[in-house]
Amino acid sequence: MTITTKLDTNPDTYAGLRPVQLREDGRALVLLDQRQLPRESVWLELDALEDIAVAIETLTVRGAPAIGCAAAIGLYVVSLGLPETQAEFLAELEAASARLADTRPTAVNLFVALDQLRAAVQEQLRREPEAEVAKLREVLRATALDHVREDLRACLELGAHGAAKLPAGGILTHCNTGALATSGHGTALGVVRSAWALGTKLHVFVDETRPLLQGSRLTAWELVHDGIPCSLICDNMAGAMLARGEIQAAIVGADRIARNGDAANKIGTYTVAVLCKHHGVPFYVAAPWTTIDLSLASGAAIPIEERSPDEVRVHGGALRAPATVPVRNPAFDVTPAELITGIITERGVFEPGQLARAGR
Ligand SMILES: CSC[C@H]1O[C@H](OP(=O)(O)O)[C@H](O)[C@@H]1O
Repeated sequence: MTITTKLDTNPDTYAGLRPVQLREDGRALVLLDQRQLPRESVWLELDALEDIAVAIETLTVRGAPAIGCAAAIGLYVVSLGLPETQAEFLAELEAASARLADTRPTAVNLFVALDQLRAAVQEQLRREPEAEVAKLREVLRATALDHVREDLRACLELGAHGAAKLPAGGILTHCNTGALATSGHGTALGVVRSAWALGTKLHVFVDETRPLLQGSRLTAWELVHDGIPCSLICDNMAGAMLARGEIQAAIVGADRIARNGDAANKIGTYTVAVLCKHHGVPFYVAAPWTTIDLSLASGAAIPIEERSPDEVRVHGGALRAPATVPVRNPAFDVTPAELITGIITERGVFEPGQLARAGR
């Protein structure tokens, strides 16, 4: 195994999986359909607004940064089919942006991406009020591709920062925070990848992550593909693994982090954090700065997506509960800052309470 002394953080030399792409002819959003993994790799090419919106809503593409990247490229692709007169183009562009914003409420990266595209068009119009629609489309394309490149750079950089923090031994993960959840490399799983590349002797304990199994379907798929040692566990086994002393740290992603360091992430993350606190094991959150929402004072203000009851009742296509049993299905929970050892970003590793100062 090659021992890497320095990690390559250049997004232009990244050779790993990129689940969200602009097709070579620039006219379609290309997505790896994550609903089909790990059974098969199916790539979709989408150019219609409703298809792109539904792909986000159905977790065909998922993961906070990946959702932002898909919305950015998707909005540019949709703009190609909008009217050629500036007023109509802008009106329909805003309507398309609103539709994408209405897909999933928790991952702030979605709104960061859409705001970046809107701001870029408005800046172009400020400089050139009569700008042709073709010019506005070019601004959208450049901004979308820059958003994707910047996300990949952030993941590679935070991977390097986090690798220095991750101990050898058992590392507990929850949900999927790998290349599939981002523009490549990953956030929490990107830290694992970077630490492994530096020679850290680690073994990942992969929470399967009910109800949609992003851990068993996606994280295990990524780790097996990369040859990184791992063991898949049911979510209800994490406590026992910690009690046995088999876990030396936990690392998770985030969908939105508030100014005080409270972090929203996949449902079950709060449980992992409480278990880590009880067992005196460090609990890290890894996320690009685009996931940090300094406009929110605390996690209490983070919108939590409630998803379909059948995601809980039905498993593997078969009903696993009475069809009429009432269900709660919040897709995320909030881990309070006091349970978080450090927040790993491309700007470095912060204590939760340091974010507000760092963000100025
Ligand atoms: C790298 S952030 C990934 C983040 O998104 C996941 O949610 P979902 O699969 O519903 O999009 C989960 O919260 C992960 O931590």
